[in-house]
Amino acid sequence: MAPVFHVIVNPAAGHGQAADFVRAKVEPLLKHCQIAYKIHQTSGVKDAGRIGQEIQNSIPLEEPRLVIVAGGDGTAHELIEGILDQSSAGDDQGIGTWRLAILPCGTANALFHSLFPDSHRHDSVGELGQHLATLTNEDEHQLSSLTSAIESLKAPQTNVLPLPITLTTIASQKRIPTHIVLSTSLHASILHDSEALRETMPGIERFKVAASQNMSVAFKADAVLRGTRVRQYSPKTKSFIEPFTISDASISASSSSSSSSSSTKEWVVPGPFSYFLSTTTANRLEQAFVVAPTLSLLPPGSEDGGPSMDIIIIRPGRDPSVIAAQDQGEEATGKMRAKRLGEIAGNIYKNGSHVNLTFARDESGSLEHGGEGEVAVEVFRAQGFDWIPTDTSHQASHYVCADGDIHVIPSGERAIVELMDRHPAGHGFFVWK
Ligand SMILES: Nc1ncnc2c1ncn2[C@@H]1O[C@H](COP(=O)(O)OP(=O)(O)OP(=O)(O)O)[C@@H](O)[C@H]1O
Repeated sequence: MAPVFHVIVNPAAGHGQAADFVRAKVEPLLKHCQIAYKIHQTSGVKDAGRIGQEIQNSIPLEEPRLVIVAGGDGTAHELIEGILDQSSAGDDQGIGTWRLAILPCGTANALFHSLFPDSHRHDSVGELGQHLATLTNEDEHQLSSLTSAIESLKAPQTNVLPLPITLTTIASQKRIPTHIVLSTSLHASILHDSEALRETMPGIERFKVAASQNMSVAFKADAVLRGTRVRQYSPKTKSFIEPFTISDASISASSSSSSSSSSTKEWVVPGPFSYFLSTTTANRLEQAFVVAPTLSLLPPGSEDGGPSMDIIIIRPGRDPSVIAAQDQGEEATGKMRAKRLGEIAGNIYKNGSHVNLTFARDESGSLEHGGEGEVAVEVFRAQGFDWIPTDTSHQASHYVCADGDIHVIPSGERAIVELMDRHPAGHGFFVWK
């Protein structure tokens, strides 16, 4: 049977342009290439999940599900969540193979911009090539994932990348799936506080206000990284090597979490933290904010012992300038934490150069690129972690941001973060690149 593309359109994503884009750009392309499709329009929160379940039930498990997501990261998130919810509620035969073409019809479009950071003309031939030649560069760029999808119809295994799903468990509740970002500390607090500001500040300036409220905060928690081969990025070698900012004494061979096996090791990362963010696929959270450049520069491979996540950490207690400010009291220390984060964030916007920042060894304490001093930003590659708040009175240390949604860890509990198994083999989510 000829494949059918299911187009999920979120009319509320971004500036509300998804339906127009599909009508004007996607449908003509699919028609030109004589590809069958079905449009599904979302009607509100979590509706993409319901549509995913409907698609799931309409196709035999052994056939791939081909989906075009015309929305933002939230639409893809809800789709994935709906499919996994249904699968965990039923008899566990697996979820089948989901191949997603991503159209950047949302606001941040982190996944799309991570897959297609630059626009370039495709060298497609035939029907597809003829059609693309009539489009502007911008339209062609936005259709990049779909173009790959159409090309792969002739050679089904080409152009698809696995989309690893992170699963987070908080206090034995239902596991929360994410495909873009799982964070705590500054990133989670910005998302939390900006939501509270939405009514009074509908524009994106609320994110700036929320950031300035949280840049000086020290988030009180410990983290435990897990994996068969946890490694750390070194600006010196420009590669991942044995962790060097966490001491050997913190390695133990056992684990408290459900995903552990005898070969899984744990590495304790004592807090406090300014920044803590993990991601499996998105090297950037918006077009210019390249927070995890290692994902694209050093793509995870077989040496990582299976699927992995990159974890970006800033711990103010390691920063000589913050330590020096402690003599002047908490207010001065907070100001210095904020100043440093601002400097580091500026480098995130410079093509992700923050991962190469080091502390100068001299009195100045300034930040250098690839100097001899300690790294300012710690970047780990692991298979999971626990986030354990250590101060029950500090609410913000209990926030977890799961693809933009905020969850709060109850007092005395932790968040356990792991990667979903692709089981049975071949099942899972993939994106066309
Ligand atoms: N018909 C609808 N009316 C109102 N909201 C909707 C409708 N359909 C879906 N939604 C909601 O729209 C929200 C925003 O979608 P999405 O996250 O894809 O766009 P975005 O926030 O603009 O982009 P990004 O996540 O890339 O920044 C989703 O959380 C979803 O629950």
